[in-house]
Order: sequence, then C-alpha cells, then structure tokens
Amino acid sequence: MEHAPKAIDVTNDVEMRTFNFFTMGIDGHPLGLHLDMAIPTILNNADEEQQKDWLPKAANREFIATYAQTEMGHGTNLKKLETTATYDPKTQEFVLNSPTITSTKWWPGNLGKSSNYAVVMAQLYTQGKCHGAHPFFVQLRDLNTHKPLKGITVGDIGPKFGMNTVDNGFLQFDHVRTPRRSMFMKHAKVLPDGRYVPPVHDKLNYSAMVFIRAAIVSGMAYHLLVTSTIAVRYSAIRRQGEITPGAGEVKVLDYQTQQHRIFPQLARGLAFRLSGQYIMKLYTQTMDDIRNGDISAVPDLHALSCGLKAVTTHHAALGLEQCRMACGGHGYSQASGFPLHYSVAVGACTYEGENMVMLLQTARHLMKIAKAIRAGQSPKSNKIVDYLFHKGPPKCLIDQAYDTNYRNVLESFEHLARRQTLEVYDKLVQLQQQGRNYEQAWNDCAVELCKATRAHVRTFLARTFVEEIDKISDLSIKSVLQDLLQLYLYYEVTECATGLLEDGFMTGQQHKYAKKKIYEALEKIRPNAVSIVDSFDFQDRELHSVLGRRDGNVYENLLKWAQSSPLNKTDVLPFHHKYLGKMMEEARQRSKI
Ligand SMILES: CC/C=C\C/C=C\C/C=C\C/C=C\C/C=C\C/C=C\CCC(=O)SCCNC(=O)CCNC(=O)[C@H](O)C(C)(C)COP(=O)(O)OP(=O)(O)OC[C@H]1O[C@@H](n2cnc3c(N)ncnc32)[C@H](O)[C@@H]1OP(=O)(O)O
Ligand SMILES: Cc1cc2nc3c(=O)[nH]c(=O)nc-3n(C[C@H](O)[C@H](O)[C@H](O)COP(=O)(O)OP(=O)(O)OC[C@H]3O[C@@H](n4cnc5c(N)ncnc54)[C@H](O)[C@@H]3O)c2cc1C
Repeated sequence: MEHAPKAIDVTNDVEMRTFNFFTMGIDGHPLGLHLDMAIPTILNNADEEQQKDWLPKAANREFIATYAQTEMGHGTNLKKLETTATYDPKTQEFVLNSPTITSTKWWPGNLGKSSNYAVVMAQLYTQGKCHGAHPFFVQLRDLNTHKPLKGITVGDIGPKFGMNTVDNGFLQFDHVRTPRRSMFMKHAKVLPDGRYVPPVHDKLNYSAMVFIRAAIVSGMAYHLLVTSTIAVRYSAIRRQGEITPGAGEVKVLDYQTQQHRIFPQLARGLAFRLSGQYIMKLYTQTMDDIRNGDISAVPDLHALSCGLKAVTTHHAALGLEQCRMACGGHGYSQASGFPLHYSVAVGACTYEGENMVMLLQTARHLMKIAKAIRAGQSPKSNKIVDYLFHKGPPKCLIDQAYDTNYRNVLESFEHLARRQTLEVYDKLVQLQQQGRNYEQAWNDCAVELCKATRAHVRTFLARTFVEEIDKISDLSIKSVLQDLLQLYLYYEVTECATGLLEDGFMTGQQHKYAKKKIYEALEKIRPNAVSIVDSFDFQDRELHSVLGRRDGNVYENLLKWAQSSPLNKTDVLPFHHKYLGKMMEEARQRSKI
C-alpha cells in the first residue's frame, strides 16, 4: 500500500468508476445515479449559469442527486408521464404535483434513502398549455436533517431481482413549489412571464438516457469478459471424463462443446467492447456538435445507441447464462460469482429503455432510410447506414478462398439487414394501402421490424470488429485476436442462417462452410484461451469468484468458502433441539409404541 495514491481523483471518470467497482462492487452504490445520470443531465441540459451553480457542488458531492423519470404507471411511454410542473408567474415558481397513485415516481436508483436532490421529469404546464415532459432540478430532503421536505413523500421500493445495494425509490409531490430556475434551461425555457421557448430539438432533454445507453454497451462487454474469464479458468482446472479412453481425465475446456459454449461469449465481449468505444466517441462528438448548434447527428446517435443497447444486453444475458451452465454444479453456487453478474446484467435489458422498445426505435430510423431508398435517393455519407443504399452481390461468397478482411462475410450481414429492412418497409406500405393506419400496420410488422434492427446492429458490430482488428500493428496480438474475430463472424453467420438461407442468398454448403470455420477457430483459440483471459488483468476481488481465481486453487478455496458460511460457525445449529431434533425424537418415540 506504500505506493497507493493518497486520494481518488473524483474528476477522473475512469478512476472514480474503478474505485467504486473495487470498493463497493458492481451492483451499485449510493452515488451511482448521481455520477451516471444526474451529472450528465447537468452537463447537457443546464444552461451556463445553472452549470456554474450546480456542477461544482455536484462534482464535490455537496449533494447527491438521482434521475427520477419512471412512474408506477409509465416508464416507456414518456408522453403519458403524469407528474406535473405548473408555472405560477405570480411567484415565479413551478408547482410540482403527483395527481394519482400511478404518477408516483417508481424505480429511480438511490432515490429511496441516499439522494437529497433529483432530476425530475414532469409535464410542463405554462399559460394553460402542456409542453410535454421536461427536467427539473428539485431538492427533496433537508440538507442538515436529511428529512423529506414538506409535501414530499419518498422511500425505498423494496427488494429486487438484484442490485439490492441500490435504494431504488418512490416519490410523490403534494403541490411542492420550486423556483423557476430549477427547470433545466439549456434547451427549452420558461420566461418569467410564463412564455415558453421551445428547444431546437425536442428530444435533447433525453440526452442522459442516450449517455447511459451508450455506456451500457461497454458495460455488457465487461460482464461478458468477466464471466467468460471465470468459465475459461475454471474449465482449465476442472477435469472430468476422458476423450481418449485410458489416457486420463481431460480438462473440460478440451471438449468442443465447452469451447463452443464459452469462446463465442469471449468473442462477443470483445466485439461489444470495440463498438462500445465507438458509440461513446460518437456520443461525445454529438454533444460537442450540439453545443456548437449542430443537431444533425442526433437521430443517428439515438438510433445506434438504442439498437446496440438492446442487442448487447440481450446477448450478454444469454452469454452469462452459458458461462454459468458451462461450470456445471459449482456454477450454480454463489461462490462462482455468476449470480451477482447475472442479476446486475439482466437489469440492463429493462432499464434505460425496455429492449423491444429500443429495437423498435432503431427500426423507425431504418424505415426512414428504406423510404429514401425506395424513392431513389442517394446515401448521405453516413458510415453507419450507407450500405443499405448499395446493391451487394446477388449471391453469398463466404466460401471464396480469398476473403480479404472478411468482406464477403460482412456483405452477407449487409445483405440480410438490407433485405429485412426493405421487405418490412414494403409490408408496412402495403398494409397501409390495404387500409390499415400507420400505427396498426407498424404493430402488425413489429416482430419483423425488430429483426431488421438486429440484422443492422449485427452488421455494425461485425464491421467495427473487423476494422479495429485491422488497425493493430503488433502481429502476435493481431493473430490471436484474428482467431476470435473468425469465431465471432462465422458464429454470427450461423446465428442468422435462417435469414440468409430463406431467400436463397446462402447455400446449404456455405452454411456448412461457416460451421467448419467455427470449429477451426475453436481449435485455434483453445491453447491461448487462458492467456487471453489473463491478459484482461481482472483482479480476483473484481471477479468475486472462487471458480475464476487467477491462481487456479479452486478446490481448497471452495472448501474454505463453504466452511466460512455462517451456518458452519457451530456444528449444531441453536434451534436444532427445539425443532428438527425434537420432531425426530418424537417420531422415534411414536414408532416405539
Ligand atoms: C464498465 C461498466 C461495467 C459494468 C456496469 C454495467 C453496465 C452499465 C453501464 C452503465 C450503467 C450505469 C449504471 C447502471 C446502474 C443502474 C441503472 C441506471 C440507470 C437506469 C436509469 C433509467 O432507467 S432512466 C429511465 C429510462 N427510461 C427510458 O429509457 C424510457 C424509454 N422511452 C423512451 O426513451 C421514449 O419514450 C421513446 C423513445 C420510447 C419514445 O419517446 P416519445 O414518446 O417522447 O417519442 P415520440 O413518439 O413523440 O417521438 C419519437 C421521435 O423522437 C425520437 N427520439 C426519441 N428519443 C430520442 C432521443 N433520446 N434522442 C433523439 N431522438 C429521440 C424518435 O426517434 C422519434 O423520431 P421520429 O423522427 O422517428 O419521429
Ligand atoms: C434496475 C432498474 C433500475 C432503474 N433505474 C431507473 C432510474 O434510475 N430512473 C428511472 O427513471 N427509471 C429507472 N428504471 C425504470 C426503467 O427505466 C423502466 O422500467 C424501463 O424503461 C421500462 O419501462 P416500463 O417499466 O414502463 O416497462 P413497460 O413499458 O411497461 O414494459 C412492459 C412490456 O411492454 C412492452 N411494451 C411497452 N411499450 C411498448 C411499445 N410501444 N411497443 C412494443 N412493446 C411495448 C415492453 O417491451 C415490455 O415487454 C429502472 C428499472 C430497473 C429495472
């Protein structure tokens, strides 16, 4: 500890997060929402004067704030939020009110007990007109006593599936008055006389959600890389059964089924990590553009962040479960670390936009592009979606001997995304021509729309993976990562094979070829698997796993772990003679009669 820094630099996001992870764990802590959502909201939605006032105090942790948007009755459909903020020009205040039970704010992290401030999303009423949901910065508790202020009812919502270190809360307002300037005024404004000034883009109020959606992509990479580290290390220790009769029991990692279960999670983890970096850069760039008055990238960022959020959280949840099952019985023990990671990761399928809803948001964007394509328009130099405008090869070419930089594989993903997008667009148009209105037609096509998004996101993830590996100059590192890339790409080809075979683009032979390339990649990855996961340099205290210990001493530590259970403090539990012992004694007496 001699060389440990004296203090954590709270202005350094990475340092702060790392500190939080190691000291508090991954399942959350009282400052989570303050750092992840309240501060980003202040940065992006407060005007200069508000930032000057709030930001230093927030960074200094003079107060703790959360993000209170979801209500008991509505989380997805923000238009129907019921909390109201009605402007009173006489006192130049807003009156916050929760008119119904269902308007109770419900879920916000750290709202229950920790926070004394909140970003509150409420329907803004001024001069008798509703202008939709807007954010307000509202004090909830007294700064000295920490008691709720007058008119505020606040508490914890109770135990959850996981993340029980976070006090997700409920909140009701009974005509609570807050100054006019507590409304975030960077984009929309209410002037002292009550006139409403609209924002340049009416979804800029949602930027904190976009930030977390982008952050979640790297978060899911982290979960997958951690859990595949546990599964790989344990599988290199666990011996069970023989491959060659009489040659002795093998490490379970030598089974092809085991590799096929775990290595794709490793590959997906890397793919998510690279796309996570991309989307974070795009977020930062877009926020800078907005500050300079350019909002043109907002729809692209929204569409990509929604699609990536939905796909990566879903695949992380499935992948984690594969890693758990790959560890057999011990995988089900808390000692494996999986329950903690699983319960945290699956939350992300729901929070920050339910996944189906997110897929459909991206599909809205894809349908606009499809409309432009059908109208004969040209692409607008947008790297993420331009491929949809281009005609690819009529037939799949993945089994060609020379597939430079996997162009043929990428074209297969592009083909599927393009076909799925245009087909569902045509169906939407056709249904409307048959008399369905747009919303009904949309619902009739919803499953196919989600498929279009998934195909588009798969294309993006794969292209980013290929491009990033291509940039690596160290050939030994590149060669190991290329094995994971090969596995990733052909695994994804087989995952979407139905779509590729459906229209005859891919042949059965080519499908078999993709499977062969998967098995070949598994074989290449096996000898390096432990070194690959060791190179991530996760510390044992981060993995929370006896199975995933770096030193491989699984069995003796599993025994120590069990022996340290509170149940094993005494050989005989105190209540034994009162209940179970008594029951057995009485049964024995009865049988003697
Ligand atoms: C290293 C880390 C390791 C481990 C950690 C692991 C992972 C996590 C990583 C980080 C997370 C940090 C902490 C996690 C801990 C706990 C959880 C924390 C936070 C959770 C917080 C929340 O859940 S907050 C609440 C979130 N709520 C939602 O997401 C609601 C979802 N609903 C919506 O977003 C919207 O209502 C909607 C998009 C569904 C529809 O909106 P609305 O009704 O207003 O839209 P309209 O129909 O009127 O208009 C739609 C048009 O608007 C466009 N639009 C919508 N949203 C946006 C946007 N944000 N930006 C730009 N444009 C937008 C839309 O595209 C439509 O445009 P058209 O042109 O097509 O009309
Ligand atoms: C761990 C956790 C932390 C959270 N933290 C916060 C927080 O800090 N602050 C905050 O404000 N909120 C928070 N939330 C709330 C969260 O953001 C919402 O629960 C989430 O956005 C989903 O909304 P909902 O609960 O209304 O789901 P619903 O919309 O009721 O979803 C139910 C089902 O309906 C479907 N559905 C709904 N609308 C549509 C549609 N238009 N088309 C097709 N299907 C649809 C969904 O796909 C889903 O299958 C948190 C939630 C969790 C679980």
